[in-house]
Amino acid sequence: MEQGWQTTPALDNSLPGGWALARCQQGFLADSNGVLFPREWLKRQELSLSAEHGLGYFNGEPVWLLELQQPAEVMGCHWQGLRQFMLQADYPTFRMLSFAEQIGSWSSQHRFCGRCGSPTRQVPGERCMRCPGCGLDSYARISPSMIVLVTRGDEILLARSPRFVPGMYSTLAGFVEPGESVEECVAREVREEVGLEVGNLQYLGSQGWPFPHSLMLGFHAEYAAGDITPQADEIEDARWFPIEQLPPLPMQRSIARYLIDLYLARRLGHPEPVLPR
Ligand SMILES: NC(=O)c1ccc[n+]([C@@H]2O[C@H](COP(=O)([O-])OP(=O)(O)OC[C@H]3O[C@@H](n4cnc5c(N)ncnc54)[C@H](O)[C@@H]3O)[C@@H](O)[C@H]2O)c1
Ligand SMILES: [Mg+2]
Ligand SMILES: [Zn+2]
Repeated sequence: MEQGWQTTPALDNSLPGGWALARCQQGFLADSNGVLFPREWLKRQELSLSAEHGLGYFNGEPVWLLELQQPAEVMGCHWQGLRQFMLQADYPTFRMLSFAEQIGSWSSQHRFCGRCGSPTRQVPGERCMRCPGCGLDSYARISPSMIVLVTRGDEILLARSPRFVPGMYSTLAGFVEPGESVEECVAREVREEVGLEVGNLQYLGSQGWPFPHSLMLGFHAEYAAGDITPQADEIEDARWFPIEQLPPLPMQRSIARYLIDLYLARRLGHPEPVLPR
């Protein structure tokens, strides 16, 4: 039996049994045992069910998502947002909830066709919302984004967005524009956000990130030219930090942190970290 989380093709909604998550805009239903409830039991509660999606397997057991229009009152349970689970849950649970969040929000945001406005229908056996009026198919949205650690010998470039928790600095990130390669995106975002030129890009790995639906493509780049000029409104502060004097960093399971820890390990001859999965 495979441990942890495994995403599969859409499970058949007519199959009985299994486990279920309940989600609405307020987050996921949870009790002291966690977020998975016996599916048949959960469906007997008074829920404003708007869609059901078969997601995959957790510790070998099938899991469905019940997407609700409103947060239901279920005895002994509370609603909790994904950011809280990111901080508190084990990594397989966070991955399962990340996937469920993106499938749930996509299906609740595609109840009507974006082209002709007709109500859409879920295609059985697929994760697809189809318009019976004009035939438009809508799939879950994924937004490719680059994330890059820029270095200059024993110094690394870290920056702060005004949205960050106080004191924390991170690597630069940004969304890929249509028609652009990820490598072009790295160069453009670094130029826009801090006014520097970079070279010697190395791709280091990826991470699906559910805030809101990014696929993070992680790079290392070396400083090539320019002086730091932070972009107004987006970047509150950006600096070269000596590797032995780093500020508070992003959380351990983020690819931002992995890029930093990997560089430190290589520079200092320590064992290399692994990207969590
Ligand atoms: N996992 C990690 O370690 C990690 C670390 C940093 C950032 N991220 C993620 O990287 C992504 C991009 O980072 P950013 O916020 O600096 O992006 P960014 O530098 O491109 O700037 C954000 C701005 O881009 C625009 N935007 C929003 N959604 C967009 C989309 N889908 N496509 C194009 N433009 C869009 C908005 O104007 C927004 O204010 C975010 O999803 C963020 O959560 C992940
Ligand atoms: Mg950015
Ligand atoms: Zn349509």
